[in-house]
Amino acid sequence: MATRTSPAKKGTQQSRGKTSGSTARSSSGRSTAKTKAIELPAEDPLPLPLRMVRGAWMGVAHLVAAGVRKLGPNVLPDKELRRDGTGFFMLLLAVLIAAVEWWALKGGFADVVHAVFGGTFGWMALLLPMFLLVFSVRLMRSPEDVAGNNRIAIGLTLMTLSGTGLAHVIGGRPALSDGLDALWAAGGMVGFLISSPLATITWILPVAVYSLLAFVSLLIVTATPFRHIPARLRAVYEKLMGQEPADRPQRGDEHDQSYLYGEEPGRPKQKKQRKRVFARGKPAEAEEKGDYDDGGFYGDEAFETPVIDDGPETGPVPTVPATPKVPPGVRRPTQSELAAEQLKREQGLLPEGATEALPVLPQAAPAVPPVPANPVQPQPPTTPIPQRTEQLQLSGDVTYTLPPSDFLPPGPPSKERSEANDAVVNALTETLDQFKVDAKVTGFSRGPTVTRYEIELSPGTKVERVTALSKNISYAVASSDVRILSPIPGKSAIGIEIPNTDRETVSLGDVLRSNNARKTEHPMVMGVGKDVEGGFVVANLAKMPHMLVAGATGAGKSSFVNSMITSILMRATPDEVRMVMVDPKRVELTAYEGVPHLITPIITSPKKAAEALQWVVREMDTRYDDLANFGYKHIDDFNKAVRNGKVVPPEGSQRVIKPYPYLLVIVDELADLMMVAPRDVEDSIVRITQLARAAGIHLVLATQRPSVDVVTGLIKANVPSRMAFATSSVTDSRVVLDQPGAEKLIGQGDALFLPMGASKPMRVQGAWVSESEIHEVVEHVKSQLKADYREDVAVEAPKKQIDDDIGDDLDVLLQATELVVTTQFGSTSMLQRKLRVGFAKAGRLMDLLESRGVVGPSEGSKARDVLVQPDDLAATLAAIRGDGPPPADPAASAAADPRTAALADNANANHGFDGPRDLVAEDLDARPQAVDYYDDDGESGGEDAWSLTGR
Ligand SMILES: Nc1ncnc2c1ncn2[C@@H]1O[C@H](COP(=O)(O)OP(=O)(O)OP(=O)(O)O)[C@@H](O)[C@H]1O
Repeated sequence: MATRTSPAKKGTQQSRGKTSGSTARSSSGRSTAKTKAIELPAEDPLPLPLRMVRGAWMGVAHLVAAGVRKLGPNVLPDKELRRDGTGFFMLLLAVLIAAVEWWALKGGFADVVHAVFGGTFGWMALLLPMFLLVFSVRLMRSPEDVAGNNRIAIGLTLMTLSGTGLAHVIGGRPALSDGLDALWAAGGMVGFLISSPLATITWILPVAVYSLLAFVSLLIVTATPFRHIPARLRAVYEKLMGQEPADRPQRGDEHDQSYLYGEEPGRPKQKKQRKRVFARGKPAEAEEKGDYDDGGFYGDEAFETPVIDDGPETGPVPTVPATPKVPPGVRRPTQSELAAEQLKREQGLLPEGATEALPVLPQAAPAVPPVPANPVQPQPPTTPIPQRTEQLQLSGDVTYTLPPSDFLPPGPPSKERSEANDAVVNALTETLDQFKVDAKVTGFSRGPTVTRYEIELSPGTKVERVTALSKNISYAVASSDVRILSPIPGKSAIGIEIPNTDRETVSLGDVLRSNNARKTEHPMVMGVGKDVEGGFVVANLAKMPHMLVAGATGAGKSSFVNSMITSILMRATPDEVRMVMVDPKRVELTAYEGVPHLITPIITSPKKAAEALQWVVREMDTRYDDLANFGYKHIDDFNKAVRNGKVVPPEGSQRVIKPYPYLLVIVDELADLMMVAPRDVEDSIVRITQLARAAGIHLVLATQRPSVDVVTGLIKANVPSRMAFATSSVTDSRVVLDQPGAEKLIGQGDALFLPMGASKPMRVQGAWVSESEIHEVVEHVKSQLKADYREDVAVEAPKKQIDDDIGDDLDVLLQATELVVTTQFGSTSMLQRKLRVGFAKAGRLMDLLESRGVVGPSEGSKARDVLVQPDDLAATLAAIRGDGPPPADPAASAAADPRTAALADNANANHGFDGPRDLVAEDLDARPQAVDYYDDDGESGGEDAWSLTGR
């Protein structure tokens, strides 16, 4: 189930000159995705000298601001939103006032400064540098938080005014006749003006009014609503005393948790949202016990999909206001009108779903105002997620708090449009003109990695005229990674996906705080990323139910696996989800060592991993036994019954029945496992994937080598969900997705996501979580609970069994094997010479080698054939030592299982993707090819295709 909160829905269709026109024809829901009209940036009107001064000022400002941003947690606001110039100005002003008022600098200019600020604000001039400093740092570090900055500016201004009012009274209420010096020594001119009218009645009045105002201004600056004052004070007290915030409301206590959210006054929206998260159609009891209501969680559902999408809402979820399509003569509502409308809706003044009538413009006014250049999409909901506290059952009386959501900071706000988009629109329009194709670029929707440009054809123009231009389009936009979508699903338009030259990072925190992630408290929900329309994609791993993650090295698999594990750590307690991590590369998952969700230490040895998979099979069987004995079909039903006390052990049994946690098994490099024990690993995986869903066991298999010897037909058939990052060849893409496309991805988290049941992959930019964020989450989790490893997972290596006929000759036999295999020369006299043994012993060794399939039978005086290749030497030695299954007949086994040899070949040749690919075709299974492939000439293999330009 994946959530797509499409800010896309705020589609903005605009028209301008030749590119005007509307996508009115495209009427389906998805087709209303945001599309922007085209507006070229205006020329800078400033003369050159002024531009140079501005440039120099901004240069220094950026430098200083960059330093300020490095103080504390590193932040990187979007370039286009930065207010470094203003921030720097305020910083300089703060230093100047401080120099004069604090350090009593005297003389010419200093006197002027004192006259201006001391004269205006009196004593308050002493506090001004601090106010200015706070505000300038805020402008440099968080310029995108316009609302927050405005609030702080208002609060500080009010504080300054009330301060001068108070200072005027405390300073003896001087009159104008007392002279300017007397005013300066009190509240300055401002204090005199605002305080003296009240002070003429009684001094108490201004003191009361301005004290109250000062207090209110403090609340405004700190964003504290009145009713949260006690909680805030308590939190401050706890912090000062170094106490744990133990007496905070627990999960399920809905009465007042808003202090956790830094909620702003007059914003009921977030409260509504939280209520919904806590109490969405769910009895409090079920909530306490961890029964997750995600709309039919127990058992299977009709049309079930792992992707949590927008679907019908059952409660008010704060959404980015949708921009309705506007008829001619009616102007588009402004952002402030939309915000006001949203507020009214939240306050119940406007029914849910209704929109206010838009004001009609006088006829002379332009139909549609131009879109400002580079509008910035308001950041999607980033209100923190309520912190959940659990009483753990598996681990005794431990109270466990999930990591607070602010451990994962918000990413930069996403852009709806940038100069890069305008340039591409121009290039596309020119290309269409040059080739005399009667079609128009009507808009685009921008995602974090790629932008999809929409082209509408005039009646009578063939779709092929555009798709045939794929190479020319690539040339015009100077990008080899152009994909043509014809048509855009649900729209009569051709989509051209072109990578953004200014890509955006998708923060995992934003994905997990999106509305759709909040729709469910299911612990197996992970943040996947953002789609091409900028909608968040969230998926439920329990419904996948198993996933294959593949892509070339550096394409973003490990980052995806990190996002997945961090999502689980953020949302699930160790009672809810346990994990087995297999990391043959040894470096990818070490950050998670010791988290209490692990059932066994991170497994790095491929051989142990194969054993752990066998343990998973045993665990699955145990769970199935319980399901069968107690008469349940799914582990969720079983757990629910256990929690409700309906599962009673048979009489005489000492067993304490506890709910089973979900078990997530993550294998970070499947190829390494398949090299060691292809048949065992494949058998275990197939068995787990076929049956484990009902047992709450889910597999995620990642590999950078999606060739058929690793991702075998059997594995593929049983792992229905796929996440393909950039692959190095179309063949690999076919292995992962059963269709081309992944080879055209641009790497670094750009992926095609094909959840179970979907016919077409969804292009997403994977969520990103930094190492420091992971570290913080892991530390929080580990500080509460120690990992409690199960001892039966790491099975002891079976005792070595040295065959009787080898007896004491094991060492010399191993030497003989090595000699024969490395030289590929099966001669008894060579053994005699090299091993310094007699003829009889050399003959015996040769017989032993023959019996173990290392050499062929004797051929008289000729040397024997050597049947084992040097690549297989390690396995053969292990078999002789009794460490593994003996290769009874290597030739036969190689024939039976060509994967071993092919794997070794590939491994030796290259750990990347350039190895032989001829193994692939035969193994492509018969998944329906929903998406066709255009070849370079633009000829379609069928309708409805991604068209791919040559790389
Ligand atoms: N979702 C993402 N957002 C932004 N950058 C990303 C994302 N995913 C990956 N990257 C970038 O790509 C680099 C490589 O990613 P990653 O290590 O996940 O690749 P990989 O496929 O696991 O490679 P390997 O198989 O070699 O381990 C990262 O260091 C990061 O810079």
